[in-house]
Amino acid sequence: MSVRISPSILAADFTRLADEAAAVADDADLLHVDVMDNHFVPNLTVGLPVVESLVKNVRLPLDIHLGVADPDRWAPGYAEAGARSVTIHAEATITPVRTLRAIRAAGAQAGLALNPATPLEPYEALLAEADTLLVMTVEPGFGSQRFLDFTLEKVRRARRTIDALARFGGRRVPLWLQVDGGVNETTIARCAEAGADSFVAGSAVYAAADPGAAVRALRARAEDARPVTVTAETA
Ligand SMILES: O=C(CO)[C@@H](O)[C@H](O)COP(=O)(O)O
Ligand SMILES: [Co+2]
Repeated sequence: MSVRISPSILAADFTRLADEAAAVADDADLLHVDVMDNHFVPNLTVGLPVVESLVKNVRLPLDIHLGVADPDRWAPGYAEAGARSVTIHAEATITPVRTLRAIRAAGAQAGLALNPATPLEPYEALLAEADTLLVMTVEPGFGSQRFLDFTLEKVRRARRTIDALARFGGRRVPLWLQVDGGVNETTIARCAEAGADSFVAGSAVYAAADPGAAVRALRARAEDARPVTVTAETA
């Protein structure tokens, strides 16, 4: 799989979550769930009980984005509930290594998220503990915000760092480079060109008349825009 598309249910109808998930189940790779606690971000969404129900009733693996003030307390529980991936924010965690390891130990992929103004460099050493690096392309908290262009430079740097880890660091498992916020048919191509391979899209999917078709269109745009990787075979 060269790219992953993860529709965000923040833009879905919360009274019909199972149906909204089913609408993208044939086309998406993951279902993105923004857990927000009104402390780390000024918004309040869903918590563990809703995620436990989604795990039981939704075909897609869940991609949990913890926009909470105390991810060290909460993250392992989401992994134990059966989420495929649990992402914590660098700005909120006090014990990132312990929490990323706890997520993995519970059988989920571990993600580390950086807000738009948070630099990558202080967190590079942590990438060995992570399966996903999430570069936020808006300030977290709300859907339908405008994509922040300046975040693309961090995506480019992150791509160089991740490729170097794969080439010289002996890393074997993939490290996804995810973007989240303002991702639509135009901005997804710019993110893919910059090196992202995992894309969260809320309003671009759920405001569309046909959410499944919107996912297919986003995937096609991302795949077309991905840089060609030069391997030993193609060089
Ligand atoms: O984490 C967040 C917002 O904090 C996102 O996952 C949003 O849900 C993305 O929504 P769009 O910008 O794609 O509408
Ligand atoms: Co999110």
